[in-house]
Amino acid sequence: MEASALAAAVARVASVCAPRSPSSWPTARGARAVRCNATTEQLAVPLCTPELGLGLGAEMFNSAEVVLWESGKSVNAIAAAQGIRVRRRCRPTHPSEGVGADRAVPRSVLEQIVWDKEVEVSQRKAAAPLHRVADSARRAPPPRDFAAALRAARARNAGAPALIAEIKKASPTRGLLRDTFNPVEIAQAYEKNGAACLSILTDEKHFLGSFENLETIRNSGVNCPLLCKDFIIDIWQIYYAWSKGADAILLIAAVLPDLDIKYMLRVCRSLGMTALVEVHEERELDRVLKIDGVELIGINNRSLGTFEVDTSNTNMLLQKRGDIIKKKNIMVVSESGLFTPDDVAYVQNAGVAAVLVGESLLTQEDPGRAIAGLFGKELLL
Ligand SMILES: O=C(O)c1ccccc1NCC(=O)[C@H](O)[C@H](O)COP(=O)(O)O
Repeated sequence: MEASALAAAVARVASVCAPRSPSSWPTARGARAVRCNATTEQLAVPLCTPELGLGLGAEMFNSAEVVLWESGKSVNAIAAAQGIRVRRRCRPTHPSEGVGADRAVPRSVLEQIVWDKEVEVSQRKAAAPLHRVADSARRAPPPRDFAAALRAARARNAGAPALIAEIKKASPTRGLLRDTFNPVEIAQAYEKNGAACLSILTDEKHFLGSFENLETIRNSGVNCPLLCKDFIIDIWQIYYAWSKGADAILLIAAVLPDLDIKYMLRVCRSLGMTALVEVHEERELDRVLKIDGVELIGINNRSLGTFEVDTSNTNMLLQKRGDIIKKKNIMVVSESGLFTPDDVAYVQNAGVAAVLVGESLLTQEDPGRAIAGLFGKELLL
């Protein structure tokens, strides 16, 4: 496709994607959910609202993607073609996709989480539209450099992986992790004991997290950069996380098609935020390695399909793709299921720059002190 044809195609997308008013549709359970047009809306934001000043436009799409978009395929069909098993419910449907029975029941916990997130985000957006969130975000302190904090911590600790210490009250697989839960106290204890960055769960329904926790920790004087750990499916969430003090966000390749990841990375960069792009499988890693501008890849040892945790997943993927990761100067974070100094040493030897750890710290009485237990030594500040 020639440049002029591409520009025309993008202009056509822009002209058809003016924000639409949400309407209600009945769900299988008889509840009311809000129907949204996530894809058209996501594309509409940068193309149709230049007042946000993002400068995003035609150049971010390659011609193949525009052709795909224009071919009329549903986003679920595009996602499925990329190996993504999670379907979006609120996305525009294509007549060939079928409706009803098979789309009414989530096929996995992750799909349920994403469907719940679609409803949550559309409700939050109705209460606080993007331009308002962007305005308040501009008044928030600028994001801090998440990746630089990881690099500095690793250098301080003779190459031991930097720690991203997680704050979550509960998880779908483990249920309630602590009886007493004071997020600011935990954040301060993590920082005092050498964590480079913190990961704050903001999903309420499945992790008992909140944006209030994120904001309170940011305002508490904790200096570690903060990852907003949520299920991002919409650009609005990135702005919202920014407005609540996040320095970084998580993008999950098992949920987001390539075009969304590219677009969201671009938005992150324009806001000065960092994206941790999470993969679990080789196919997801290969997709992400083809995307320019990825600085941080998280290898999740937990399958979000089966919830099985296996730390050798980090090793296996790095054995296969370590060379290209090194060539691209990407830092790798090993996520989930790390409990002992041997676990940390194992993923360190596999080549990771950082580890993301929740459960093994949070289930101990003093999560701060638990850091030395996890690494087999005190981390230097
Ligand atoms: O942890 C879960 O049960 C879970 C369920 C569904 C989606 C994501 C889930 N966890 C997210 C994570 O990957 C972890 O919070 C993170 O990597 C820390 O893992 P851990 O040290 O094992 O708590």
